[in-house]
Amino acid sequence: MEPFPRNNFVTPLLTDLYEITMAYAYFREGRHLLPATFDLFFRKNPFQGEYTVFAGLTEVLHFVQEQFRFTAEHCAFIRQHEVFAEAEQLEAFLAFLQSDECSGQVVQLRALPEGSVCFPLEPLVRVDGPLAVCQLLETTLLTLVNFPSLVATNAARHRVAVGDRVQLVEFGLRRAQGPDGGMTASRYAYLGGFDATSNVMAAFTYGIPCRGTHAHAFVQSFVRPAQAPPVDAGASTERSALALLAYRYRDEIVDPALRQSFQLSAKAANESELEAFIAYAAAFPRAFLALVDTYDSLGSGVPNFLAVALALEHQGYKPLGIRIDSGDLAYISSQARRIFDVVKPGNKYIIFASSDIHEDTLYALKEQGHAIDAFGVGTHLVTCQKQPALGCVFKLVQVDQTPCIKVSEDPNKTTIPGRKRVYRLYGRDPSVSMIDLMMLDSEPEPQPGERILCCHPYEEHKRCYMTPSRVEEILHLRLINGTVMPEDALASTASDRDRLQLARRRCREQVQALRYDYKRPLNPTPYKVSVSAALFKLVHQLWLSELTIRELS
Ligand SMILES: Nc1ncnc2c1ncn2[C@@H]1O[C@H](COP(=O)(O)OP(=O)(O)OP(=O)(O)O)[C@@H](O)[C@H]1O
Ligand SMILES: O=P(O)(O)OC[C@H]1O[C@H](OP(=O)(O)OP(=O)(O)O)[C@H](O)[C@@H]1O
Ligand SMILES: O=C(O)c1cccnc1
Ligand SMILES: [Mg+2]
Repeated sequence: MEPFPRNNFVTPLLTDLYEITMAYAYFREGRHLLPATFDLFFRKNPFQGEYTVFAGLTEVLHFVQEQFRFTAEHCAFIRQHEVFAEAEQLEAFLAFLQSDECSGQVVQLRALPEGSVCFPLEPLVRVDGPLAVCQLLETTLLTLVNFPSLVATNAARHRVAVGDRVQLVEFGLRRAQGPDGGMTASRYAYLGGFDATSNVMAAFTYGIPCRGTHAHAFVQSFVRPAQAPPVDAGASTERSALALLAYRYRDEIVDPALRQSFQLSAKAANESELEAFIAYAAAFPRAFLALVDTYDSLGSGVPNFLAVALALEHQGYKPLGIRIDSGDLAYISSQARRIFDVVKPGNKYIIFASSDIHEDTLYALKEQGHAIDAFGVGTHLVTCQKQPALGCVFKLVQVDQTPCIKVSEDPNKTTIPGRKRVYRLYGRDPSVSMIDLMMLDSEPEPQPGERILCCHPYEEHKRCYMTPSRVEEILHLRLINGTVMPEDALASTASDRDRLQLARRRCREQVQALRYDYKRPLNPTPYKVSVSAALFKLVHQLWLSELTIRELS
């Protein structure tokens, strides 16, 4: 299987200028090769939630291993920049940029498995390597993780809202932030729990199932209805037989009993819409799904659909169902289902709904009771309208063997220093995680059955003892000496598509296993992210030592 085609912009120049100027200044000071550690993490879960789905790792590993190579052309561009006009060591610096010393060969990368559920403050990726090289990775790694994780989280939240049985199809390409936003959104919406996409290029590229219905234009285009076929006309082709049957069924469906119970009127059923449905059914007799809201969903679209569906069934096909794209989706879907059940008991027609769907409407519809089997979700999913950015940052936590800290007025913005490992601790039920614990690299790892003190990173009074039934180290070594380490669960020959499938499965399993109170839409419980006693001591020691005491007079 071919690897995914990559976006050509993802090069070492896909960064902010300041990374390169800092790298030069490190170089000039002879500090560029100092051993350093950076953590990539976020401070607050998106969408007012209490969990996030980590995504983008496949692209991060690929970038660092394969694409992080400054070329002579890149360097010629850097050389021209006015900021370097008086840089006397520029040529030596550019030679460094193009050498093996500045490549994926010299960094180690640890990361959570892609598709994992993750929480604020804990490193999702930890990069160890020469100071200047790690620094140069900052912006690219952030752009490769932030949007994918945001979209995957958004998709997972939509999945939580509808449960497992309802189908979710991503419809967002036309509203996405450009072609790259559209492709990225389709890929990571699938990772986060969508079943399919309407984006054909994403389906082609990533192997995502591709689905679709039809648009209003198709119905509108039949504005001048063809003459209804004369009832006694011989059915010379399957197409005209279908039309004949559809007209006959249309007249039967709108019988007095049905008219009375659903207030259907033969006149309200738009004939050009019927023609459109016949045409679409003739083109796709095995995949007939009609958009019913062009004129009047219940008065026209549904009876016309049924007329064509019954005609198709008469010919031995199984029609799929309808799509509703406006109006009260709970009411219309429920009424449509009742009409289906009266007209064709035992039918398996599905009801698809779309139109500005988002997480909140999914909960509202669930509460009202609806009869929708599948949702098409576009704008809100792919643009993440509820929160358009995830705030992952990339912070220096250790340099030259010395842990370091960034202090902030806001304690939550103070970084957690040092080279760390991250453990997920499971409670009495070994499938339910209770707490994530960061510890210094040098500390012995927590053991199942042994009590360990878990401290809130900043607030001294918030601590607890935990005796885990199971301990899982969640930050795994994934890149060393330029070699990507395969995930335990995958063979080294696994393709990009296998990786996407595995991440999708992992996301589903982990989100499902998360306690519901962490996932509920309103005021969810915060998941505990803690530090060991030794790490707590280090945070506070550095915090105090780096802050000078103000003199007031
Ligand atoms: N029963 C419902 N409960 C809550 N929200 C609903 C319900 N039915 C539909 N919605 C949502 O209400 C909004 C209705 O949108 P709006 O009034 O703009 O137009 P519409 O019904 O789609 O019609 P049109 O697109 O023709 O203007 C959509 O976001 C839709 O998802
Ligand atoms: O509403 P979204 O979640 O973004 O889903 C995609 C929308 O795109 C299509 O509409 P179209 O582009 O024809 O525009 P419309 O909103 O006017 O129906 C489709 O019928 C959905 O309504
Ligand atoms: O297939 C559909 O119905 C579809 C695809 C994209 C956007 N809106 C609808
Ligand atoms: Mg719409």
